[in-house]
Amino acid sequence: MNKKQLFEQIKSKKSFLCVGLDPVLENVPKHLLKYENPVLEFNKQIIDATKDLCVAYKPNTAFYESMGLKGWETLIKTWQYIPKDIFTIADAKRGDIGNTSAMYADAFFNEAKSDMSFDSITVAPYMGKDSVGPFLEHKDKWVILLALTSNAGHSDFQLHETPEGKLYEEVIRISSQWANSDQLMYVVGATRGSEFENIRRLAPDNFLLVPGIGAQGGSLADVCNYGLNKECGLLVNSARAIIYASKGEDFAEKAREEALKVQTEMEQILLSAKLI
Ligand SMILES: O=c1ccn([C@@H]2O[C@H](COP(=O)(O)O)[C@@H](O)[C@H]2O)c(=O)[nH]1
Repeated sequence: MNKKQLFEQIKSKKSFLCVGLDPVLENVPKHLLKYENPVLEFNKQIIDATKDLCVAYKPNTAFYESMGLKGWETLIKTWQYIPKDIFTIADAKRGDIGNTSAMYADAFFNEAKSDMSFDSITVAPYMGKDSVGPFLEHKDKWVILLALTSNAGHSDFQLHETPEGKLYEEVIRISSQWANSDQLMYVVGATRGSEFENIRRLAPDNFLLVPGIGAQGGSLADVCNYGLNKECGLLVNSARAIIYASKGEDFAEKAREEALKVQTEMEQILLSAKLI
């Protein structure tokens, strides 16, 4: 999906919500345990309940890798179940020496080899251009580079002052020479609301993947204050606050209610910004 198509989806759904599909077997409602694959059934029901309210799904691969072979199969079947007009993000945070990155890229982009072809993957930037390049060689796919993350440890490295500015600023400045905003997004935590003005100065046209509203307490209003651009430019993720809104038989209904609350707030924001 290209940038224009993504913006069209945002306008038509009046939403820039990304639902995080981070399932944990222990949290799956008990009545689903009768299914051969309870986690897959959980994901399917969450997708059915939210697909008209969101423009993206982001399975974090850790939640699937932790289940071994079954988990990998669940990830593939979850990707296959997501409607094709919805943007997909493999939150895998990969990146290695070039020939290894090429294998990671195949794992998430090359359906003929791996049975999955996500629209995008999250990548750690710290091994540099030759580690990110193999992902960018897939011209119809997106790389989402970690810039300023939502966790407390973001300050350990990302805020370090370099002669050129903070380290995360350098990540954005240097990587924007590797690809343009048609192929490169950045991860910026919703908990970093005050930094969005600065980030938009460095990356005016790039989409930002913004985790951290909901369970982590980030503010959607703060993010949008400076984060919006002329094509919206934001995919705001929420996982636990939506998928675990209830752990009972009504989990899908409650997930929809939570997603609808976020979508309704997003619609108001898009209207105020005259983007819809
Ligand atoms: O800076 C980051 C980068 C990635 N994440 C991931 O996003 C989701 C957030 O889930 P919630 O349940 O809504 O907190 C999860 O997959 C994280 O690994 C992030 O939170 N912050």
